[in-house]
Amino acid sequence: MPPMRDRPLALTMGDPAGIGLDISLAVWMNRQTWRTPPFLLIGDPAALTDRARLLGHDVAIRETDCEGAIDTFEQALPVLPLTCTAAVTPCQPDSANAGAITGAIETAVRLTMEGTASAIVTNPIAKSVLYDAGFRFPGHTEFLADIGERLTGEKLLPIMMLAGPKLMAVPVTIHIPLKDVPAQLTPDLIYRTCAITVRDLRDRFGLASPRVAVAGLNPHAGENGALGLEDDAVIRPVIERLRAEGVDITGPLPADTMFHDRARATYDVAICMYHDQALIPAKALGFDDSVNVTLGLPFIRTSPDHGTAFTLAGKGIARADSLLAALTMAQQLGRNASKGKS
Ligand SMILES: NC(=O)c1ccc[n+]([C@@H]2O[C@H](COP(=O)([O-])OP(=O)(O)OC[C@H]3O[C@@H](n4cnc5c(N)ncnc54)[C@H](O)[C@@H]3O)[C@@H](O)[C@H]2O)c1
Ligand SMILES: N[C@H](C(=O)O)[C@H](O)COP(=O)(O)O
Repeated sequence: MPPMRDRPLALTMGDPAGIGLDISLAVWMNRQTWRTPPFLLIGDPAALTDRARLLGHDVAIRETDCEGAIDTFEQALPVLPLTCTAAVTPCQPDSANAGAITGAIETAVRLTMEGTASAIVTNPIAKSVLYDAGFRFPGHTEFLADIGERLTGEKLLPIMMLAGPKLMAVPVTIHIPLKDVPAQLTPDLIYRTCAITVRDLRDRFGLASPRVAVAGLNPHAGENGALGLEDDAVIRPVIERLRAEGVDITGPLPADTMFHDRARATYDVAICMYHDQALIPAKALGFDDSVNVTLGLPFIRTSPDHGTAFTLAGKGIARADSLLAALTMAQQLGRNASKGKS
């Protein structure tokens, strides 16, 4: 197995009708000024070549495997080839390409688990396009955990964290309808989410004793039960248990007042009860530079925080900052992991 510094990041193509190909080209073309970590793109080389041509980019694209990616990266954009079933047209997603899209993700996990790639970075997928083809996972987060479980035999709880320079936020429940949130917020789920987050912030991000702030579910964290019972009955006992176990943790806090500048200075990570409670502040405070990172997996996975932005594909106006941040974070987490092992 090559040392971590000699392994490329495995970058999946995402939905090829979206901006994933545009921003992958951008981070490679600007590799010297942006200090882009070396990656191997797992995707359709014909679609990538077409997108480069459409955007007017003169880009060398070279098919290779993981072992050849690092040496290739300075001269050409390295691609581990797979073929899309249907023709790729920007802004016109096609469920017929679902197999290629998910196949790229499976390959990235395999390469990372076998130690030829250092970490996985995923370009955005459109969930509804995959659902139409029978994809049964809410998103990458749960799909990656399923692949990890199949490869390791271990039961995994994947945790979504949006991480930017101004805020790190974790939703306890992820892609479920809002009406289902209260029933899914069990003490066990909240406890395990907090515990895995603390463990990974310590072991992967190098925070010796992460300060955790937990949001309530209801307005004003329930207002002593007048505006909802979950805050005191479900969330507070978990916080007390974690505090008794030595975790630096506060809450349940009213969510409306925990994201302003002075409040954020008091904690390292916000644990939120549902998707938008975490992702609205995360994207409002750092849409261009936040990263979606999955905790609780036996490998490192990051992603830009944005989606497929279909209407921007092939137009040359999609920003690549968040993908660059995702690649840079994945490289850093890989280095931290290899230091931990030495
Ligand atoms: N990591 C992922 O795979 C991921 C993340 C979020 C959303 N999605 C999927 O993406 C699809 C579209 O979702 P959405 O419209 O809610 O979110 P989106 O992030 O694709 O777009 C939201 C808005 O931000 C703009 N935008 C997004 N990325 C941009 C970039 N790099 N540069 C400039 N502008 C950008 C878009 O044009 C749009 O106005 C959905 O199917 C969703 O499931 C996937
Ligand atoms: N919830 C994420 C977001 O809105 O940024 C996004 O849908 C990505 O989810 P996966 O990483 O699970 O695909």
